Amino acid sequence: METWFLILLTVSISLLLKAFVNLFSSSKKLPHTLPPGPFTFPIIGNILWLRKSFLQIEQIIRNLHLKVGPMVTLHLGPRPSIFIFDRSLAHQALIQNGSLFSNRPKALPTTKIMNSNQHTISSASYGPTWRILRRNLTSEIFHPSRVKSYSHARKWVLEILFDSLESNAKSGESVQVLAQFRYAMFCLLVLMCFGDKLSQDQIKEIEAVQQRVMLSFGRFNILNFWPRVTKVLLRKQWKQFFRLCKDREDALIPLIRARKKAKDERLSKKESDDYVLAYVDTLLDLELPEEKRKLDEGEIVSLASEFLNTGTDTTSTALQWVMANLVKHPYIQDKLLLEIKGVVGDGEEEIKEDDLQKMPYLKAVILEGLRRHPPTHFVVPHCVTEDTVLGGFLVPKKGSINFMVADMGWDPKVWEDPMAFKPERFLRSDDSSGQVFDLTGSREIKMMPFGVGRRICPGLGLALLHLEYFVANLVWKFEWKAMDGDEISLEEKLEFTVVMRTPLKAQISPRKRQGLDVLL
Ligand code: HEM
Repeated sequence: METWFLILLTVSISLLLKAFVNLFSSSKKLPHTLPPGPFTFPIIGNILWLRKSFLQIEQIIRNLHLKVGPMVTLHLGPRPSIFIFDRSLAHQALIQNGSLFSNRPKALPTTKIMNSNQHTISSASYGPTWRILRRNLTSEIFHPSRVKSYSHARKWVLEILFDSLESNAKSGESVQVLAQFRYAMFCLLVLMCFGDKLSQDQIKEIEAVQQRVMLSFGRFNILNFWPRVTKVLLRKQWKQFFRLCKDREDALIPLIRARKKAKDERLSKKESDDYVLAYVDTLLDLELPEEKRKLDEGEIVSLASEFLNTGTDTTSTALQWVMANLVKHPYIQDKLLLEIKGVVGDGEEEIKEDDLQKMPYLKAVILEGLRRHPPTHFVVPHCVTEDTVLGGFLVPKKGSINFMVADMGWDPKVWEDPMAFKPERFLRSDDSSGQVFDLTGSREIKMMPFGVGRRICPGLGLALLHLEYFVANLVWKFEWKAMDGDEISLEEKLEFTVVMRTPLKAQISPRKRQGLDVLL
C-alpha cells in the first residue's frame, strides 16, 4: 500500500476520533446553574447567617423549598451549601453514585485542629485514611461478636441507671431523665473505648470535658471567619480554644497511656486473662496506609473523643424522645409491656439481650421514635469528589451538600399522618417477604436517621441495641407517667442534637410484677 495513502488514512481516522470525542464531551458539559436560593451579598450575607441558629436556618430552608423545589442553595460561608429534600435525589446521590458523593468538605480551622487535621472518621476525606479508620471501628469494635463481649458493661450501666432512678422514684417527685440517660450512654462508651471500669468520678470528669468540646463547635465558630484577623482581634477566644484542646488531652492521654502499658505488660506475660479488647487498643496498633506510620497520641485523642461524642448525645436524645412518647401515649406503653411480659414471664427482674429479638413491637417503637424525632435533622456535610450534576443542577466540588433527614421521615407521600407517633406502621411491612424495615435505604429511602450509603453511621447496630435494651428494661422496671396536669410537649430545641425544648419530666414508680396480670 502506498505510504501517502497510509498517512491520509491515519490522519482521517484521528480527525474522526477527535470529532467524536468532542461531540461526546460537549454532550457531557455540566450546567452552570446551582440549585435556586436567595441572593446573598458576600461577607455581609455570611455575617448575617452566622447570627442565626441552625433551627432558624432549617426553617428558612424549608420555606425556600416550598417556593423553589427539592434542591436549595444557601451561601452560609464562602462556598455554596446545597440542601436536598427529595428522597429519590438522595438515593441517586448517596446510593447510586456513592463514590462521588461521599467526600467531606475541607474542615474549618478550629474543627481541623480538634480533629487532628481531619484524621477522624467523620471528618476524613473519602479515601484510604477514612477507609482504614472506619474499617477498624466496624470490624474490630462493632462486629456482632465483639459487641456481645461488652454485654457486662450494659448490665453494669443499667444497674447504675436503675439505682439513680429508684432513688428519685422513692422521693415521689418527678424525674428529669435526660442527664441520667446521657450519663448512662457515656459510661458505656467510655468502657468500650478504654476497657476498664473507671470510677464514676473519673467518668464524670471526662464527660464534663467532652461536653465542653461539643458545645465549642458553635461557640468558637466565629474564630473561623477570618483566622488571620481573629488571631489578632480575638486572641482571648483563641487562647480559650487551645485551653480546651489541652484539657481534652489531659483527660484522655493518661487513659491511653495506661492502656498501652497494660498491653505491653500483657504481651510480655503472654497471658490472656479476662481481657476485653477496647477501641483504644485497636488504635494503638493501627497504621495509616498513605503516610505509612502509626497514629500519634493526638490523633488517638481525637478518635477516642469522636467515639464518645458521636455515640452519646445521639443515642440519649433518641432515648428521651421515645420515653416521652411512651409517657404521652400510655396505651403504647401498655402494649409494649404486654409484649415484654409475653417473652420474659413475670419472674424476671431484667430483660436479657437475647430476648430483644423476640419483640417486634419494641423494634417498631424505636423505629417510630427515630422517624418522628431523628436526633440530627441533617447528616454531617458531604461534598462531591468532582463537579457533577444532580436533579439538573450543578453540584460543585467546592461546596457542600446536605440532606434533610427529618423532612424525609415526615414525607406524607410515604408516611400516613406523618407527625403522629404510631409504631404500628412498622408492623405493617409493605415488603411481602415480611422483612424488617430497611434503614440502609439500599432500594429506596423512606427515612434516613443514620444517613445512608458509604458514610452511613457505623454505630447504627450498636445504637439500636442500646435503645432496645434500655427502653425495654426501663418499661419493665418502672411505670412511666406524666405529673398530674403536665402536658408532654414535643417542641424541639437544637443543642448538639435536636432535643426536647421542655426536657422530659416523668413520675416513675417501680412495677409490681403480679399487678401486670391486670393488663392481660
Ligand atoms: C441513635 C443514635 C445515632 C444516630 C441517630 C446517628 C446518626 C448519624 C448520622 C446522621 C451520621 C452522618 C451520616 C452521613 O454523614 O451521611 C452519623 C455518622 C457517624 N456516626 Fe452516628 N448516629 C448514632 C449513634 C452512633 C454511635 C453509637 C456511634 C459510635 C459510637 C456513632 C458513630 C458515628 C461515626 C463515627 C460517624 C461518621 C461516619 C463516616 O463519616 O464515615 N454514631 N451518625
